[in-house]
Amino acid sequence: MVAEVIYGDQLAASLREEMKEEVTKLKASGISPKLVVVLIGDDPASKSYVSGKQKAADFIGIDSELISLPSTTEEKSLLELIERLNNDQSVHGILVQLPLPKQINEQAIIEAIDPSKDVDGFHPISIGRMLTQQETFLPCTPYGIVTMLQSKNIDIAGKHAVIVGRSNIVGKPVGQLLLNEHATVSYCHSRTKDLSAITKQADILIVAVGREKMIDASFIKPGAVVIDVGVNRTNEGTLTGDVDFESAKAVSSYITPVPKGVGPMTITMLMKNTIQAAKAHNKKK
Ligand SMILES: NC(=O)C1=CN([C@@H]2O[C@H](COP(=O)(O)OP(=O)(O)OC[C@H]3O[C@@H](n4cnc5c(N)ncnc54)[C@H](OP(=O)(O)O)[C@@H]3O)[C@@H](O)[C@H]2O)C=CC1
Ligand SMILES: Nc1nc(=O)c2c([nH]1)NC[C@@H]1CN(c3ccc(C(=O)N[C@@H](CCC(=O)O)C(=O)O)cc3)C=[N+]21
Repeated sequence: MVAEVIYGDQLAASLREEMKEEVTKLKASGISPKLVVVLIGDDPASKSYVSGKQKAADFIGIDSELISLPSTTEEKSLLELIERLNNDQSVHGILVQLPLPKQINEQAIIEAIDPSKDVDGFHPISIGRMLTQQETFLPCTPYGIVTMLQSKNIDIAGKHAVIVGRSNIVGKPVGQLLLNEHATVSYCHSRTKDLSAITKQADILIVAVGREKMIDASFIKPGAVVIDVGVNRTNEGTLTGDVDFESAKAVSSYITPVPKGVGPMTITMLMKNTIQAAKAHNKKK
């Protein structure tokens, strides 16, 4: 079997067209969605994602403001900034780019963001609401992955989804979203014994580790759907996933590439959440 490639960039482009129309209408009715991105330090990878977010926002017509602060920023001044943004009625979404420098407690920052502006879906309230299937902001990468599966009419209910990686921003929440869609879910991580024995049981295999080409065909059940979340910069300066694409493509039924796979969908779902935040803000008034 040779897999069909799920191009996240193409799906992202069509969703962004729809959002552009929606934002045009919202603006005509007096609602102007606005996202503020806070970037601390000058990590090149973070800068590149942030510029991807700005580009998407510009295309859709979402106002986006980038606040860049030095890597020496203290936790207290970041908390003060968040407080100001929480109180600013013109701001609908707040995103603080992770990871943060060592002197700043990441969890304290995430919890300081008003849950009604938490377009990343990282606040414990957002996570709890997702777990209990209440309306909330879904974390962008998991939301993008489920949207990609649905775009190909891939059945999730009753399927065995195996997640490799258990981070708070990708692994854990993607498993919960798939559980909400009635998958049977297994999590693997660095302490998992005999990883390939478990990944070979997957109907849907999600890989979010951050290790170049760690998953090849020998980890994959023939016909499985393979979603590669990893973004690794090679020595040659190119991007590559956690999955050995050519090897995996030969045995799977669907596969996502890197680049042009999950990454563009993450950014797109961030835009969707920002529009949702702007609409909810206006209902409250
Ligand atoms: N495309 C996109 O939109 C996004 C891409 N990413 C990319 O996804 C990747 C993962 O990111 P993130 O979740 O933040 O990463 P983290 O580093 O936070 O988590 C990595 C996870 O992989 C597990 N792990 C590490 N080594 C192994 C191993 N040998 N076998 C099995 N599991 C292992 C870790 O286990 P343990 O918990 O035991 O330490 C951990 O749970 C990165 O490449 C990142 O750049 C991230 C966010 C969005
Ligand atoms: N608060 C916060 N929210 C995040 O959503 C968040 C974060 N912090 N920290 C880092 C991770 C990583 N992440 C990516 C987003 C887009 C691409 C993406 O668009 N990648 C392109 C390539 C981009 C390039 O060329 O550099 C692609 O895969 O095709 C990748 C990774 C969001 N993250």
